[in-house]
Amino acid sequence: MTGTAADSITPPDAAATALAVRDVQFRYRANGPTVVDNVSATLAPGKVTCLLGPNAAGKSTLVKLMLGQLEPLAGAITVAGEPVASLPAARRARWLSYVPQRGGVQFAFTVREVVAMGRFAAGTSSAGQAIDAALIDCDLLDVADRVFAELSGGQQQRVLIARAMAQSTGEGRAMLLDEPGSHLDLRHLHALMQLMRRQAKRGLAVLVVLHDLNLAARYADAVWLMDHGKMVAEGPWHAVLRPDVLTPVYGLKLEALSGDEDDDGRPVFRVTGVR
Ligand SMILES: Nc1ncnc2c1ncn2[C@@H]1O[C@H](COP(=O)(O)OP(=O)(O)OP(=O)(O)O)[C@@H](O)[C@H]1O
Repeated sequence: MTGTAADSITPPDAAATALAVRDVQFRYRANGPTVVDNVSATLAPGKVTCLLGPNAAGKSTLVKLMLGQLEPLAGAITVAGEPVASLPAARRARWLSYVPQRGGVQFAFTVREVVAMGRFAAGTSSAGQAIDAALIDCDLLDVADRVFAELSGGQQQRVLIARAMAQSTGEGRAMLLDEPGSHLDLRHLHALMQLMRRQAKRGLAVLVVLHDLNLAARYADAVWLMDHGKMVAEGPWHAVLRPDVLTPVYGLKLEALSGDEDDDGRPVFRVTGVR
């Protein structure tokens, strides 16, 4: 993730690209627990939104609902005003790109071939450019011809990010990343968040599921906070990333150390106790 690739993304019309979740409910089984409980939230174009919450809060499930991979029991999800469920598959793939929490490629594809899969729905002549740009952005040029399955966990994660980058080139509306940093070293983790900020500047709505409060505090424009299937808080980072909002959700005593003025005064959280 070097940030040197040419900017090949056409900014979509910001006003038309928000992804909206309205009163969504979901259970995996008819008599099972409600995993997403009456959630409403809006994903703004041009912004990096971080989705936070404890384990089993429902974050990955909400992301899969937003992608149309799961069907809500009630409520609606729209992308650019259109219900995600009724989008033709190819358009859905051009509009929404996804980095899964887990999930590799089982076959002996090279890195370049895996990234090229992101262009399948676009099928344009600019495919090569988008693939090269994604490989450069994700610092993968030196392993582009290696077999995906033989890479380290962090390298594989960067390949999946590059595939989503290639996929979002052109008509991309939103990128949804589910814990994309779990295998990344510190430099690549920060490079990824900076890359997502650039994606947002190009007009995409970016949603990143994270566990690291300090990473969210540094890079988020907006934050969604989930707990037990509910959206506990949603808003600009400074309205959500506060000890009084976070402590009841995480059961942690937190102190917000004031950050640098150069960095917008963004806080750094210190854990002072476990409740
Ligand atoms: N395929 C499934 N079938 C049944 N229950 C599931 C399935 N996937 C997730 N769940 C349940 O749904 C709840 C929410 O899971 P989800 O993966 O959405 O949480 P999460 O907030 O992403 O958690 P984590 O931070 O641990 O990744 C959990 O109780 C989980 O056990």
